[in-house]
Amino acid sequence: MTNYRVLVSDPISEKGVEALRSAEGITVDVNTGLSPEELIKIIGDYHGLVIRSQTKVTPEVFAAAKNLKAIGRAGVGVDNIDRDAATDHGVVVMNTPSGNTISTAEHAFALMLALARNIGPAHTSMISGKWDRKLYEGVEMFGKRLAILGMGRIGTEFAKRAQAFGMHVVAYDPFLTAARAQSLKVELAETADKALTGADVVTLHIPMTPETNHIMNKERIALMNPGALIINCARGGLVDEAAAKASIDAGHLAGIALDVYEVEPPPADFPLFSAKKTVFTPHLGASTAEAQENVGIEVAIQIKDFLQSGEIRNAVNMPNLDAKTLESVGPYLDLADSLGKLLSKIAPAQCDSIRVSYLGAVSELDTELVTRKILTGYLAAASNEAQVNLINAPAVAKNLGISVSESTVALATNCTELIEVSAIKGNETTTVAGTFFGSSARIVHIAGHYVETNPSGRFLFVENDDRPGIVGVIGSSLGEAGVNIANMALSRNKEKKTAVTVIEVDNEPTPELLKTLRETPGILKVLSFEL
Ligand SMILES: NC(=O)c1ccc[n+]([C@@H]2O[C@H](COP(=O)([O-])OP(=O)(O)OC[C@H]3O[C@@H](n4cnc5c(N)ncnc54)[C@H](O)[C@@H]3O)[C@@H](O)[C@H]2O)c1
Ligand SMILES: O=C(O)[C@H](O)COP(=O)(O)O
Repeated sequence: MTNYRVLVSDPISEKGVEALRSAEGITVDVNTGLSPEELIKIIGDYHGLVIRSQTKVTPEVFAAAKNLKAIGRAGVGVDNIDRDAATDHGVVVMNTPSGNTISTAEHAFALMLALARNIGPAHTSMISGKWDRKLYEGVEMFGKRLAILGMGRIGTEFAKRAQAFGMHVVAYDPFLTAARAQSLKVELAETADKALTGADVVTLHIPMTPETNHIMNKERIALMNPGALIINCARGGLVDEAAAKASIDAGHLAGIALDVYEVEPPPADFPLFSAKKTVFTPHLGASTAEAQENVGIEVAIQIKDFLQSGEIRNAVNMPNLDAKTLESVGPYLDLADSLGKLLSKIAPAQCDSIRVSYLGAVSELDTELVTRKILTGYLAAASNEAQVNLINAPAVAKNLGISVSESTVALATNCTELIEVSAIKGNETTTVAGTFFGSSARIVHIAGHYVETNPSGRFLFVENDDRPGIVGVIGSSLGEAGVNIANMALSRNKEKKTAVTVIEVDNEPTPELLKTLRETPGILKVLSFEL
């Protein structure tokens, strides 16, 4: 069994590390607090990387990560990983989306209550010997209008808790349907602006993307009621910190509670440190024993399963390929790989586009995965990419200027299902197709000829004039060269007056044999390849 090396570069639970350590064929190094330079220096030795939010996986890290296959994020946010670079390098990125939901919702809720009731400053004041009841008068949350931006896992849990406190919840999320809002008993806002207008509190539960950067800007803060509170337990850049400080100073916003910051840790002179009403925690949303055990074990199992069996769960840069899907699509992936490779051998180089058609039963599968595998097979031979795989195949095709299209048809003629793949260059189209006879995968169509052959093995493909005697010459040439024929399929194209012979051979034809065949009168094309 291959020995895979996994680097754990941020602190995860001991149980998570143990789950990796006890996995067969996996060696684990825990090395936290590495500088970017130190990470770049050692990452080339590893096949797997397990991180939380501290490790930044930049394009420079990927460039040095020659053996890296998978990154596991023990947590939700993947904004510390350059996802495009991961995809280009064929590295799957998986997170553990639900293990820290409750802890983070509870932390955000704790921030809201602490801010509303001045828990932090009252505590500091008391332990300095004061008893100041007037200064720390707070506000009730009961009956207040709460805007939730982002009604995913954490936003939804926050909403349930807020409802228990008698708050009026208004939610904005581009994917929140009216039916779901109704079942959650929240008011659905059509835009973030509408959710914020007249809100007393806003809590943010959205990912950090170029679109959500500074979603809480000066204008949106101004839409909230005077005396409003902002809670951010999602990502730092979501709130324009300078605008929030200015609004507090101007007496519009009452206060802000933050667990996350545009720069982490924030500098000592962080402007909001001097604002009147604040609560700060150092990115503690997911820092509970329960959440860390959940995400630590989950990420370890995901990385182990991927390295050991190719299972992909919770991937953020490709479709999932869990054990059940793997079982159902596995045989199709093998056939797809062979079709892709075959096409690369017989089609002209540098095609403009690849067209894949799924007919019959196969059209009901997750065809995106099958198409990715066809591309993997095709590109591995047709491009100079060192490592084309399921993760980066569409990106490699795009970089090469190859457009890929996919179509599905519920019924196939003459068979129960068919995968047909064409490479198109200018006005020349080369097609191959495969199917299943029972559980046996077969290639049934090669470049205009019906043939029936195995999808894997070593092959000689011979195209010749359709006239008597040629097959005999081919057979005796192979015999004389000591090449044993395992299987042979013949097909003629009456229109073109040509025939093809696909011969599965036991051993590799020598260059001399190929030369003899190519020089045989009537033989038009000879290809030797392995699928
Ligand atoms: N502070 C912490 O320690 C901590 C812990 C866990 C998660 N988080 C962060 O919390 C955030 C939410 O996590 P989650 O598990 O709920 O994720 P999620 O994917 O379940 O939910 C995110 C929701 O945001 C919505 N969304 C995206 N763009 C939006 C926009 N412009 N406006 C409104 N909604 C938008 C999405 O549709 C989705 O429903 C993530 O950024 C995550 O990194 C922080
Ligand atoms: O996105 C997340 O899951 C949280 O921000 C948690 O980050 P952490 O793993 O660094 O605590």
